[in-house]
Amino acid sequence: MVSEDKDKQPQVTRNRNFAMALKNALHGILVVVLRERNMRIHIISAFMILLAGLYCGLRRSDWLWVTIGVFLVIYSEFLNTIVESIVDLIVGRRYHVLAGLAKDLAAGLVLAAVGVEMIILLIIFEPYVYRLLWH
Ligand SMILES: Nc1ncnc2c1ncn2[C@@H]1O[C@H](COP(=O)(O)OP(=O)(O)OP(=O)(O)O)[C@@H](O)[C@H]1O
Repeated sequence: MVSEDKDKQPQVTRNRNFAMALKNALHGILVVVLRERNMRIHIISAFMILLAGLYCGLRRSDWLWVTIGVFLVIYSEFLNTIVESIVDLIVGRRYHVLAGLAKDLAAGLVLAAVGVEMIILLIIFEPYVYRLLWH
């Protein structure tokens, strides 16, 4: 009985094995997708980019750049969510100018990543779109 109750306690110790680490990592991905509307937008965009790439018949080297661009945005959204969670943990609902700055910086990182992704997509897709329109 005692050990059963102990098992139900929230985990605050290190992962004991790879399966636990994997389960917690997948939980992190699930939470960011469910909690962050922007992450869902990035994932839908990534899916549309995938379809556009298949339609255009991108070369292998093009796919590498597209993958880097898409991942950059998703990576930065993860960082943004991590910063928000830590800031909220520390300050809660209280106002603090540094809490606001940290969140603004994290949001700025996502915006910058989206900008880089747009540049990569323009460079990669431009010749394919040009060919589709004029040939
Ligand atoms: N505790 C706080 N103290 C000061 N300013 C805050 C605080 N919490 C949030 N803010 C300000 O409000 C903005 C929005 O806060 P919120 O927590 O919704 O950020 P957000 O979750 O980054 O938005 P999004 O989910 O769209 O990325 C922040 O960018 C920051 O300027």
